[in-house]
Amino acid sequence: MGRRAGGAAHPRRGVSLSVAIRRRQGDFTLDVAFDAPNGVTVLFGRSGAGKSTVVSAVAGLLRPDAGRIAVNGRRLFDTADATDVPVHRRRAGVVFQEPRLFPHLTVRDNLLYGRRAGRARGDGPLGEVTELLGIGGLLERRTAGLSGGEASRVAIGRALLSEPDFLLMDEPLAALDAARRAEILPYLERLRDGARMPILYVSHNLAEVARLATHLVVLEDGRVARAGEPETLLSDPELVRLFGLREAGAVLRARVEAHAEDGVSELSISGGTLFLPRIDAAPGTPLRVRILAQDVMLATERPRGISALNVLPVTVVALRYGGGPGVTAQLAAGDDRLLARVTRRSAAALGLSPGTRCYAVLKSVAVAPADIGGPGGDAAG
Ligand SMILES: Nc1ncnc2c1ncn2[C@@H]1O[C@H](COP(=O)(O)OP(=O)(O)OP(=O)(O)O)[C@@H](O)[C@H]1O
Repeated sequence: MGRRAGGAAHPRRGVSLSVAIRRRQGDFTLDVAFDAPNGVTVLFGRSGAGKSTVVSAVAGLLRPDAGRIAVNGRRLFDTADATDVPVHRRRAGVVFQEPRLFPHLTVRDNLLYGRRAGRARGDGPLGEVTELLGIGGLLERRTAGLSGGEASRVAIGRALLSEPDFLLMDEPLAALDAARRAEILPYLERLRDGARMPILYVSHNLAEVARLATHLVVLEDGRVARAGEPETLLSDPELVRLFGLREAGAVLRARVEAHAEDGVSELSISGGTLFLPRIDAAPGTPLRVRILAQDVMLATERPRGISALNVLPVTVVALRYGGGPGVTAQLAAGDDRLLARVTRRSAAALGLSPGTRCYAVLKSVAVAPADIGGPGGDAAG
């Protein structure tokens, strides 16, 4: 495998999927350019923004009018010289919203089907993949009786066993309820942290973005509105209109410090300490924590006699006024950014403006367990 040997000489960071394509379909024009580095690049956008069109083009299922798609320098599509590698030679592992398993085959045979369709030899990868996804106990089961979460994990396993150069995941959790999604997210975090390949992951669920993304591309009307680090984009008040007022929230990097006997866990963040309901992770564990803008209150003086456990000194960085009664405040808490959603009336009463020093108040129980996950990126592992 000379191709692999050549690739191994490059640092892991150099691995990426690069997409620059244009396509018209009816009234809609897709015109996007972005890179998906090693890790999980979430393609986020409202319904109709063009997410599935991008994935289909990268998979080779539909043809752009113009542009270039390459993975690790290997061109899959290029109108400059009419390169158009057929679907089965693109070495893409594709996972759709519905698992699309063969109902008459066992889990093992479904997984091996992926392997036979790919290039892998030997049994090694099967053990690794079933271990990664926690499906070792399901191997002899027929797929018809699997739960939605189990079937999704088998579909991901099948894609991985084809030993792809990259993964395309088009809303793989969208058909699952919140409990099943919560069950599968830790496996996706393990996949993100263990897989040495670009993963392009379509989602319009911000909780998933906050948990999984190492890179974020926000699509709007067929164009890239913004691309960059999820922490930066999720805490950008200008993007709240695309994220939705109720869903908007920042992601903080935190570290578990201690667990108190009364069930409260103590986490350090760059701007102080967070107290959250007990988190099942040992002291020292790095985590990312999503804090919704609507759960953060602001006070110009340190409140006393208040039940909320979290009172963080912050500085207002920016205020974003929309057309309605609300304002989104971007706050600096140490090196981290927080968002707070308050009314115009409160912002005026408190005299908020960029540079105002104040206190962000957060109820401990406002942070849902699903909004706390592994760190991803350089802190992973
Ligand atoms: N074959 C087609 N002919 C004309 N228009 C199309 C065709 N396929 C898709 N479109 C349009 O292209 C746009 C982008 O569709 P796409 O499915 O990529 O969006 P999406 O972001 O994946 O949306 P969703 O989240 O709803 O799946 C939509 O306006 C859609 O109606």
